[in-house]
Amino acid sequence: MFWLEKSFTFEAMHYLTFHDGKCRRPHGHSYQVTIRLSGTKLETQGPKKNMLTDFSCVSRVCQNLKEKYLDHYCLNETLQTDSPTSEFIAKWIYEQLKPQLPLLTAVMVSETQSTRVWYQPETTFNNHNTHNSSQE
Ligand SMILES: Nc1nc2c(c(=O)[nH]1)N=C([C@H](O)[C@H](O)COP(=O)(O)OP(=O)(O)OP(=O)(O)O)CN2
Ligand SMILES: [Zn+2]
Repeated sequence: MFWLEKSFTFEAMHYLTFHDGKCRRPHGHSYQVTIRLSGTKLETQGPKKNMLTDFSCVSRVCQNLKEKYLDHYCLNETLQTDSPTSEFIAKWIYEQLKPQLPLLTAVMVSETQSTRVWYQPETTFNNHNTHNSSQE
């Protein structure tokens, strides 16, 4: 099994409307995101030979999402929720990226140096890519 991970960062503001502490006030984070693709089969020929997926393709897809909804936005507005927690953001990113990255299995979101949330849907627990040709 191969796990391919790609990370990116973005700056954004948010507020947790119903939080019982300071997080209900508008504030910002330098978010760190890591996405994970999983599979057993590598490409056997062409420009992606011996790759699960080209990092450049993953990067392009993440960059589009970042520019359109995440970087320097108010996440309550762009993600259309009153509580954009790390959990919510991780699941949202997963659902946005999955159609373009079929091997995507998990997304991690970190708001601060000491906090991280991973989202992985149960449906991917036994995910094995079968579309690439041979080589495990
Ligand atoms: N399960 C979650 N809990 C909290 C989330 C979240 O997304 N998921 N988010 C927040 C706030 O957004 C807050 O900005 C981050 O909280 P916290 O770690 O408490 O921030 P601090 O850097 O101030 O950490 P301290 O350890 O208190 O210094 C809250 N909870
Ligand atoms: Zn916060």
